[in-house]
Amino acid sequence: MTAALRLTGLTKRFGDKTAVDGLDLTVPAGSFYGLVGLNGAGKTTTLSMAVGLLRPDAGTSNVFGVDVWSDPTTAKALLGVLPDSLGLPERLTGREVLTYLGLLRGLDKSTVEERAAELLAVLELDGAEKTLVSEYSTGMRKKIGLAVALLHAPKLLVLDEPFEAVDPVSALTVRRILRRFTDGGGSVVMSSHVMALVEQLCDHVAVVDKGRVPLSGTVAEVKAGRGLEDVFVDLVGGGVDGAEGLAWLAS
Ligand SMILES: Nc1ncnc2c1ncn2[C@@H]1O[C@H](COP(=O)(O)OP(=O)(O)OP(=O)(O)O)[C@@H](O)[C@H]1O
Repeated sequence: MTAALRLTGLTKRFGDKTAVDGLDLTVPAGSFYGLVGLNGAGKTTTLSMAVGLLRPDAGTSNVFGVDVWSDPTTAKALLGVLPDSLGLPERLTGREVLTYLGLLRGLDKSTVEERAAELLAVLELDGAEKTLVSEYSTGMRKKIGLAVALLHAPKLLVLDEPFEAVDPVSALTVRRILRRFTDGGGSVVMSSHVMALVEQLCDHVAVVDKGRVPLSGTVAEVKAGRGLEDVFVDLVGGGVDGAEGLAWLAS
């Protein structure tokens, strides 16, 4: 079966630092895949290379069998991306952003208008109809970013920390949207630091550590009867005692 996303030998160096180190990952079509890892583990760098935003030093990224770096136009039509730091046209309102990007992606005007109105309503951004994106809160930016990613009805969503800074009510809405997307046959890859969320939402999970994937599989396989957080901390936590030092704090 064709994978929704197949990363092979992905490598990225920044000077002396190897951020991603020959990383392999296969995301089955129709799966909801979680990427977890410590700060600096290489998740954002991996996802950026996977979707064509950052050129790898080595390795390949295939979306439904299409090479992202040799055929970016075909690959990007299949992809919806919520990057880590989203550059948006700041002097436009949310609706204008969706209209602008929808037309750029080749959707016809009435489809863009219809989808934009629906996305803004579902994500509760329609109240901010006249608000410029430059005035959006961090959570609102995440939501408009998600709307941008969904607009052209992609087959694979790649989301970098989609729930970061999103309020609990909006988070529930986003979860419902993502579930509906996978129920309809879509595939999702998302990075997250929230283990409970990954356990609830995802059917597959990969642990990223020092630019590699030491453990991956279905959530049940990776957990092996334990909590995901325990498995994760045992694998990459290194037994750090956060209470050491800082004696001056109690004085
Ligand atoms: N543009 C860059 N220049 C230099 N180093 C970078 C750059 N981008 C990332 N790095 C380094 O690469 C490593 C991986 O970073 P990355 O952002 O991919 O990690 P992450 O797993 O997404 O972390 P977090 O969970 O904190 O978002 C880190 O050591 C980071 O400092």
